[in-house]
Amino acid sequence: MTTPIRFELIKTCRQTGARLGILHTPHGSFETPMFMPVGTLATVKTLSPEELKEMGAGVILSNTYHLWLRPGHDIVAEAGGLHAFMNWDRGILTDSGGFQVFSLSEFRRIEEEGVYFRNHLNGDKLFLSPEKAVEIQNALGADIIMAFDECPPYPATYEYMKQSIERTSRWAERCLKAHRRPNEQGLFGIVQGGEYEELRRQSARDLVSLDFPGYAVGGLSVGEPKEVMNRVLEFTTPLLPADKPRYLMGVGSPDSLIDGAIRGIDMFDCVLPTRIGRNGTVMTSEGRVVIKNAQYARDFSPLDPHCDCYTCRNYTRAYIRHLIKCDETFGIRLTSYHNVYFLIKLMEQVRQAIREDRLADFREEFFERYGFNKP
Ligand SMILES: Nc1ccc2nc(N)nc(O)c2c1
Repeated sequence: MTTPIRFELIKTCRQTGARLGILHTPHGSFETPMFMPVGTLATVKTLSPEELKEMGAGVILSNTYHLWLRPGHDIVAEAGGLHAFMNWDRGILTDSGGFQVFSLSEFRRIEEEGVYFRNHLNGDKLFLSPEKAVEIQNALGADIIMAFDECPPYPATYEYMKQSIERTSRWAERCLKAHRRPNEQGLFGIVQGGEYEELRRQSARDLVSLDFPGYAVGGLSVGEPKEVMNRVLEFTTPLLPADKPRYLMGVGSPDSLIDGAIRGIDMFDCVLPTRIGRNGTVMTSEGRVVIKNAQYARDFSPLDPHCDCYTCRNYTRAYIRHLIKCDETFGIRLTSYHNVYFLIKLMEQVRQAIREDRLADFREEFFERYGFNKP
């Protein structure tokens, strides 16, 4: 089988062990560590493909559950798949829907065969199984698709977590069997196990034995403290093959991206930049700015004095504050553009620091300036 996804390890940072790599996909090759903007409903909210390209976005996300409901994976397939449908010719990754079922639908029943739940839009009864999740993703046509897993709530008891990861491993095997397009779409396994090292080891052992082309660390960024996430990564990423991509799902904020890269993660995704952008919060090199605050009413400087993005080169805090206060759509386009650009550029700086074997120094500098070290 010619795997459509290949990870090329370029070098490892001598200061931290972080990896500089290239992710080869059927829609291009992209440097890692990388941040992947989230476009749940086949659009990275308010941004055009051209804007995402000019920022340097390589792989973007879409979502099985949401596209299954609207417009329907059959319509996307008829359009020629997600790349044609949304006019994006670089990489696409679809999440499997497992997480959305657990985060969007309070009525759900998990059985061996799959999950019974309700459509979060109209209350209809729905059923999603490993086979169905893979069938939808085969129809959507993303370059990377995800196994159907259970993302247990945080915290969860050891007993609950043990039976959950064992079922997730059985589901992963069913996904491999159901995958109809293994030569065009790389199916990644998702390691679960919460904060329990023993269970993370068992989950990783099960999935690595199934030889996926890539692996995700799931079950994090679900409300646990950052030190718990970092500890789990410390004992989980070394269990994953060094020659395969490692993807930390749902992460995240600037500090978590840097700390995840230091612990061997290659791929990240998070709705944060566009989600907080929509309520007028922006990430800048000096920390977060809530643009609605009155202090910015007469501030004619850019959102971030150290940023060279379209927003920061052309508009002021006073103007953007005005647009956001007046609910002008252009306002959230400008904040979303800047926030996505900020995280993509942050990963460029992380890759450069790895090249120079100084990612720990970069972390220190960035945390100091952003204000993460403030007591
Ligand atoms: N924090 C997250 C975000 C997305 C996820 N998606 C899946 N399929 N599984 C998880 O554990 C996730 C965790």
